[in-house]
Amino acid sequence: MGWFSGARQQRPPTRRRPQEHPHVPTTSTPSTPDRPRRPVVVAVDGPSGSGKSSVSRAVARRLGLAFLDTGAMYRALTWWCLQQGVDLDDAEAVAAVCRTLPLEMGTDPDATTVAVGGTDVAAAIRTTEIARRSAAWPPTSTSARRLRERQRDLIHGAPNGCVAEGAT
Ligand SMILES: Nc1ncnc2c1ncn2[C@@H]1O[C@H](COP(=O)(O)OP(=O)(O)OP(=O)(O)O)[C@@H](O)[C@H]1O
Ligand SMILES: Nc1ccn([C@@H]2O[C@H](COP(=O)(O)O)[C@@H](O)[C@H]2O)c(=O)n1
Repeated sequence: MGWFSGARQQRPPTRRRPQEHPHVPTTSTPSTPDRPRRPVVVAVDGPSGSGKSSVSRAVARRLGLAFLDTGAMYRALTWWCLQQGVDLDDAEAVAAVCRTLPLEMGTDPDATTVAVGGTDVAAAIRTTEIARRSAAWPPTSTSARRLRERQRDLIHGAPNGCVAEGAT
C-alpha cells in the first residue's frame, strides 16, 4: 500500500472539462471531415486492491468515457454456470454456456451494472468463491477468448472511448 500514502501529499484534484485537459489526445486535436476524432481506449491493470477500479472510474468520469470492469464478466460467467449446474471444470461445457451467456454490462462509470439473464448480479459475483473459481480459467481457454471478444466489442462500441479495468 506504499504508493497510496503519497496521495495525501497531492493537491486536491482540479476539475477540468475534458477538452481543457492537457493530456487528452482525442480532444486536443479537433476532428475534421478528413480526420475524424478517434475514441480513446485506456487499459488499467495491476495487483488486486491496488486501486484499479477507483482510478478507472475516476478517469472515465473525468474524460466522459465508458467504464468496463472486465473481471466482472468472468465472474458473471462463473455465477451463471453455477446457477445452471454446469461443471466449471468442464471447459467445453463452460465454453458452450459462454456462447449464449445472456450478459448485460452497463458501462456508465456513475452507474455500472452487471446483469445475467435479467438478474442484477453486481453483489452476487463479489463472493470469495466466485473470485476463486472465475480466476481458474487460463487465458487460452475458449471461454476466456470469447469473453475477450465481448470485451473488445463493448470497448469499441463506446462512442467516445472506454476505460477498461483489466487486460482484454
Ligand atoms: N488512491 C487511493 N488511496 C487510498 N485508498 C484507495 C485509493 N484508491 C483506492 N483505494 C481503496 O483501496 C481499495 C481497493 O480499491 P479498488 O477496488 O479500486 O482496487 P482494485 O485494484 O480494483 O481491487 P480488486 O482487484 O480487488 O478489484 C478500496 O477500498 C478503495 O477505496
Ligand atoms: N479467468 C480470468 C479471470 C479474470 N481475469 C482478469 O483478471 C482480473 C481480475 O478481475 P477481478 O474482478 O477478480 O478483480 C481482471 O483484469 C480480469 O480481466 C482473467 O484474465 N482471466
